[in-house]
Amino acid sequence: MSDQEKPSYAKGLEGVIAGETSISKVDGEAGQLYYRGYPIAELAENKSYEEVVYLLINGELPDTEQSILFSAKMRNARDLSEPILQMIRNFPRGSHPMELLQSVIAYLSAYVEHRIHHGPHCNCRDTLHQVAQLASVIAAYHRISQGLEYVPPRRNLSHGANFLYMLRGEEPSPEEGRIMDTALVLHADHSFNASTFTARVIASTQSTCYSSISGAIGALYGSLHGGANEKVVDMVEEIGSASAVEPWLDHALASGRKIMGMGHRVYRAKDPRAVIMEGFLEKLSEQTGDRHYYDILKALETSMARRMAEKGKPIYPNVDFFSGAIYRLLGIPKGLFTPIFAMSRAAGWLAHILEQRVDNRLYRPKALYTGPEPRHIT
Ligand SMILES: CC(=O)SCCNC(=O)CCNC(=O)[C@H](O)C(C)(C)COP(=O)(O)OP(=O)(O)OC[C@H]1O[C@@H](n2cnc3c(N)ncnc32)[C@H](O)[C@@H]1OP(=O)(O)O
Ligand SMILES: O=C([O-])CC(=O)C(=O)O
Repeated sequence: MSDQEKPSYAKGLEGVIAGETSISKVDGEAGQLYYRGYPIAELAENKSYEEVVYLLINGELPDTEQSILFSAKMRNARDLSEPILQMIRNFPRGSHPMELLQSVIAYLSAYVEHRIHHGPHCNCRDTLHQVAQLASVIAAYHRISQGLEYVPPRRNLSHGANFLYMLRGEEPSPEEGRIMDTALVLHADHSFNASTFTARVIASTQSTCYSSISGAIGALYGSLHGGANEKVVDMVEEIGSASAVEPWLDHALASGRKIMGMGHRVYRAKDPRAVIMEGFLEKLSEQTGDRHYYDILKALETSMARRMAEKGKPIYPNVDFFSGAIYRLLGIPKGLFTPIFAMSRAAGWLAHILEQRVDNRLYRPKALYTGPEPRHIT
C-alpha cells in the first residue's frame, strides 16, 4: 500500500476524543486543570487529599459530616492484612516498587468480595482498599527492604502525613505533612491520560476494579508517563550543577534525548501543577538550605524555554519536573517517586472506572494492517 493509499489515523490517539468524562478537565492552551469544575490551585490551597478523593468519586465536595465519615472510612482502610505484609516480605529485593504495587493489587483482590460487582456501585467505592492501602504498601516495602520494622498506620494523621510517618517511623512536621498531602491532591486525576485510559479500557471489558487498577499501575510506570519523576532526579544528578546545564543540554539535545519532566501531549503552557510544586520546592530548598535541585531545575527550565522558543516549539515543565526534588528533600528515596504518583492517582483511576461503568461500551478500535497479503504454507 502506498503512502497516498493509506487511510489516515491518529498515531497514539493524539487529538482523538475517546469518551466523555465529568471528572476532570485539562485546558491545555490556558494551562488550567479542574477537578469536577474546581480549579486545581483552589483545591490544593484549601482541601485535603481525602476530601479530593471524595470529590472525584462522588462528584461533589463533602460537607463537614460527610468529610468526617469519609476520612474515618479511608483511615480505617489503611491497615495491611497479614497476607499482604507476608507478600511484601517475600517480594524479591531489588524489584522496582511499581512491580510490587501492580502485584499487590492483584493479590489483594483474592482477599475481598468483589468479583460479582461490575456496576458503578461496586464495593470498591466503599471499601476504598486500593486508594487507602497503596500508601501503606509503599511505606511497608521501603522499611522491610531496609531491614526495618513495619510501622502500622496512624488514624490521626492526614493521608500525606501518615505516609511520611509510616516511612520514617516519626511524625513529620505539620508543614511537611501538608506538602505531602497537597502533592497527592495535585496528582489525583488528569482526564484520559495513558494510565487512566488503560484503567477504562480494562473496565470496559467488565473486569474488576482490581485488575483495572493493576493495569493502570503498569501504564504509569513508564518514563513517558509517571516514571518521568524518577528520571528527572537521575538527570539532575547527571548534570551536577547549575553551571553545567548549558553544555549538558547542548549535548543531550544534539543526541536526540528527551528532557525528562518537560513537554506534554495536552498542555501548551506550564502545567498548573508544576507551578504549585515549584513553590513547594523553593520553600523546602530555603528551609533545608539545599538549593541544589531547585537551581539546576530552574536553569534547565529557562534554557529549554529559550532554546525551544527559538525553534518555534515552546516547551514547559510538567507535573513530574519538580516533584522528585521535593520528595528528595523530604528524605524519600528515588524508587518511591512513581509509586507515590500511583498512590494518589488510584483515586482518579477508581472514579474513572466507576464512570466508565455507568454507560459502558467496550473499547475496541481498529488497526491498519501492514503485514503480508494472505499466503499459504508451501
Ligand atoms: C504525568 C505525565 O505523564 S507528564 C509527562 C511525563 N513524561 C515526560 O516528562 C517525558 C518527557 N516528555 C516527553 O517525552 C513528551 O513531551 C511527552 C511524551 C510527554 C508528550 O509527547 P508528545 O505529545 O508525543 O509530543 P512529541 O514527543 O511528539 O513532541 C513534540 C515535539 O517536541 C519535542 N519534545 C517534546 N517533549 C520534549 C522533551 N521532553 N525534550 C525535548 N524535546 C521534546 C519533540 O522532540 C518533538 O519535536 P519534533 O517535532 O521536532 O520531533
Ligand atoms: O495527561 C497526561 O497525558 C499525563 C499527565 O499529566 C498526568 O497523567 O497527570
